[in-house]
Amino acid sequence: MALLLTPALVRLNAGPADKKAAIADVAALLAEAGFIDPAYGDSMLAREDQANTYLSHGVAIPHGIPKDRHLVKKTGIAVLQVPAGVTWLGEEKARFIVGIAAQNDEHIAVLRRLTRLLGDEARLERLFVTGDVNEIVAALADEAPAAAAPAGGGVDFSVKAEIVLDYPSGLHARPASGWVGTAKRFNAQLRIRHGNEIANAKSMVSLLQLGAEYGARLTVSAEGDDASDAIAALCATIAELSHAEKANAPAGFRPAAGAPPVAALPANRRTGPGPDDPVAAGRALELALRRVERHLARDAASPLTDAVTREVFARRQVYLGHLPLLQRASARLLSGQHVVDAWRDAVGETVQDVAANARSDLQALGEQVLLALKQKPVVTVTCNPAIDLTVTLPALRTGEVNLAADAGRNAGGKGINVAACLADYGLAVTVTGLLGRDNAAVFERFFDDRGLDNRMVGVDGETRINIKLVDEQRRQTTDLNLPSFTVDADAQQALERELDTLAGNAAWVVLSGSLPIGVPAGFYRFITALMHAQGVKVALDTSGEALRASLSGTASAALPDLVKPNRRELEQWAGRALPTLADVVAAAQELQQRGIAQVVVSLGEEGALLVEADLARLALAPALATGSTVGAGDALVAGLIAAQLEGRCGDDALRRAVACASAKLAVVGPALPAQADIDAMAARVEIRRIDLPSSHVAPVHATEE
Ligand SMILES: Nc1ncnc2c1ncn2[C@@H]1O[C@H](COP(=O)(O)OP(=O)(O)O)[C@@H](O)[C@H]1O
Ligand SMILES: O=P(O)(O)OC[C@H]1O[C@](O)(COP(=O)(O)O)[C@@H](O)[C@@H]1O
Repeated sequence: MALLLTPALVRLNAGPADKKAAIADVAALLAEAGFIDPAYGDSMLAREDQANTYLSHGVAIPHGIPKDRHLVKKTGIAVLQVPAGVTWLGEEKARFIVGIAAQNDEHIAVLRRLTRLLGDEARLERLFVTGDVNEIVAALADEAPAAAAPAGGGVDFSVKAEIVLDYPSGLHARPASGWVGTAKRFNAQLRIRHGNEIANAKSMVSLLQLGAEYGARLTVSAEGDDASDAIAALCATIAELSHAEKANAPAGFRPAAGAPPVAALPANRRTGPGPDDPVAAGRALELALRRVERHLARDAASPLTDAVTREVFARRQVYLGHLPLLQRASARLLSGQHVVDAWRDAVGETVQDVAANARSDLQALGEQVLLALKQKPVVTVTCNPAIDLTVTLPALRTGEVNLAADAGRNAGGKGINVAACLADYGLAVTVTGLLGRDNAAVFERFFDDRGLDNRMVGVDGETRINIKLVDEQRRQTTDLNLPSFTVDADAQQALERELDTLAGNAAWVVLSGSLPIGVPAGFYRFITALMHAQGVKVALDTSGEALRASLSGTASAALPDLVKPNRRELEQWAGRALPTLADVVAAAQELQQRGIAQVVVSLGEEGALLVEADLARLALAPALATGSTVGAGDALVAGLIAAQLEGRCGDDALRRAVACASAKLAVVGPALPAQADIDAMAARVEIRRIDLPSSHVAPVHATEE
């Protein structure tokens, strides 16, 4: 990468009258050097009005709004050194103002450098007053970027077979549904690759997206315990269906002599990223269908859902596999139509074909999928995922042989649990973070099943296994969390780039869990600043050193908007025991006053505390006898984000979040129960208000606002 900062872009000893003048000065430096159109200066001012760009320790990073990136002519930064400081936010003064003009993701390196400098106060202090421009240039000189690591895994799985498609009409809905039927009988993940395009063999939409015509060369590959059987069965189905396809071929069809023709893409088919990239659009549709399918199935299965509603849900579900509908949607995607329009039009056309009394079901389903397609996703970040191995014991006895009553494993890790709960709640979710390549299949299958958009970055080695020992007698869970994989700088930087891209269209970013070996404790702090630079809100749920490093400083763009420690984590942060509720409130208030809008402390069976600027609220959940509470904290975080996105606030938001966490205890693994169960739990959650700073507790009504 070319050096972003040159001596000409540094102005020493500046004394702007106020923050606006400082931003104008730094924008002028960038404009004079030909990095930006002067209009980008207005964008920088507008950005500052939306959210402050003060990082901490006297450093601010004004930059423009992403939609104005076209006003950036080339990437660069400029520095205004203001030894006396200029008031930036409340009492905070900025002494080192770094204006950023970035066309792509080059600003990440600058931000990384800056967040490191923030940990080196002595050096920063020198930069605030130095008379040597080169000292500043050297301090911000960027590191060489790493080559982009591919997200997810490789292209084909290890067990594979090659086929040439000999269906006269290509891979259309009828045979594709046969392929899906066979593929779904196996646990293994099955991929079909056509050139550079990859389809999930268990998904009809995905298969139709391949646009595989007569003569297409396809690679079928599988991964999992039954991979070889799955490949054999799928190839047999493909061959069997060939007879029927040939028998039904249009009159006059004659396969070309010699090599069969290779499938051609429709002329208007584009393959770059963007909403009308048909492959990405097909994937988005498939994920939306998955989430709606699971949502309807869970709601239909809940004993709390009344019989009439259950019947309605069952009728709607039928249309999720309605071939003409899926075929129409796929054809429209292949012709380059935007996914939302393609789905809406496909539903509109299909409605004409179905019986009059079934139309409202199809339309309602169509609307539900449309809503799922239009949502901005919540992005969850799991740097240290885990396969949770839950072992249930009648009573745990250390130093003795214990016979397990039951055992089960599932894809886990804090952010992944949050993602699964959010998807169950009906929200669009993208999962990112780091995943060991050697045992990624269990996670990839899980993401597919739950309709989660998988943008995990692969790292060498295996994702850890965490053992959860559930003692039935004491109703206690003992966690044995194993060491993580080791992360190198390339993987970390690939994740940073992935997040920077995802931030452009994220509803919230949720940073969850511990950090693996190799990732520095300040990583979340850096990512938070990176997300805030794009105006996205950040929730944080971590522990120990990562929590401490994330919460240092005050009124900073590097502080999260919401933080969710449990009592033990809050004690670690505060450096003291917090035995009483008043102690917990005081520590949470300290955090809130640093500039975190919402501090939520989870208190296990005692419920949860929410501290905001003027008020604290305590939610008391009904005490529930439960074996394992693994994932309850993650369900609480999911509930907090879901409540925000539904526009709930105050008592109502906290009640909803705690209802999600408590209702979660009834289901095993990363999942939420049906809406009806969460609603029923919400009605049982009691909220008490606690005036701040004194601790006056006043009960309020227990129904939803
Ligand atoms: N035994 C329980 N009964 C009812 N609700 C519970 C119980 N345990 C946990 N919860 C709910 O789950 C939330 C998170 O649980 P907690 O154990 O505090 O989080 P973490 O898993 O992060 O340690 C609590 O705030 C509470 O709402
Ligand atoms: O990221 P950490 O702190 O190492 O914890 C990982 C563990 O936390 C869990 O996400 C459960 O978290 P909670 O019980 O706090 O909700 C497990 O799935 C996982 O094994």
